[in-house]
Amino acid sequence: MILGLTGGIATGKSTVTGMLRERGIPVIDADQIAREVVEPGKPAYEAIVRHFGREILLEDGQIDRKKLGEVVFSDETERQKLNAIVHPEVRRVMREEAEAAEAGGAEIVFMDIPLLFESKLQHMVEKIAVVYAPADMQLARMIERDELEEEQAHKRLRAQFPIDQKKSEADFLIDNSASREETVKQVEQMLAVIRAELKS
Ligand SMILES: CC(C)(COP(=O)(O)OP(=O)(O)OC[C@H]1O[C@@H](n2cnc3c(N)ncnc32)[C@H](O)[C@@H]1O)[C@@H](O)C(=O)NCCC(=O)NCCS
Ligand SMILES: Nc1ncnc2c1ncn2[C@@H]1O[C@H](COP(=O)(O)OP(=O)(O)OP(=O)(O)O)[C@@H](O)[C@H]1O
Repeated sequence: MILGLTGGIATGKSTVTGMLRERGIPVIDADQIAREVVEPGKPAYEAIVRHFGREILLEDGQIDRKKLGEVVFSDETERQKLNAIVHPEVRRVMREEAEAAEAGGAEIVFMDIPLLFESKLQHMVEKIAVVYAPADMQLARMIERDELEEEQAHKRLRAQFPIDQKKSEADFLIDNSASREETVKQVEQMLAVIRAELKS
């Protein structure tokens, strides 16, 4: 079974995928793939430099993610442009990795896709788990983890669908607003339900 794991920015998707991996469940990470496909020399890298210019590069030629983030989270058109360059590559690699995991005998595979609903990728997965936390907690966690100003964090939050909309379309809900222990319990319950469904 291929499941999508999504949620809002900084709600705790990576925290949950860490728990899944600790339990032997393979997780395909769209954010990670999105980093790999824009490495220097890759087609998406060339397209980004052509569109955004060399001013979004670091001295060593890598993309300056902070700078590119500033541009795309302040301008919807530019963000759509970046998405149009990066997302097709990400989808291609995610499909390849899911096939490889299934060929390797995995019965449960998770795809961590932050923009699953925004990019209408529901068709890529059989069930969807949504990790959520209140918006003020998302902002606080983002500001702390990414050393952002409050306004920058708000912009990133506004670039995504509201969490309530995502929650309403979930097969599994994981509330990550309390301790990690509380979240682990919910992850284990979800896995028990999935395993029972696979047996039936
Ligand atoms: C804009 C970039 C350079 C900022 O890099 P940075 O290292 O600061 O952030 P990171 O990649 O770790 O993303 C953090 C989170 O931001 C959110 N986010 C990222 N890109 C987008 C986007 N285009 N639209 C809305 N939210 C986004 C996601 O929740 C993601 O988990 C980078 O996010 C990027 O290349 N985005 C385009 C690709 C993309 O959509 N990735 C996310 C899912 S595939
Ligand atoms: N239950 C929790 N209690 C306290 N802090 C937490 C909890 N879960 C996650 N965090 C912290 O909140 C931050 C965001 O969590 P995480 O990186 O897992 O979110 P994410 O949804 O993967 O983020 P992004 O959308 O940016 O990829 C991290 O710094 C993490 O350590």
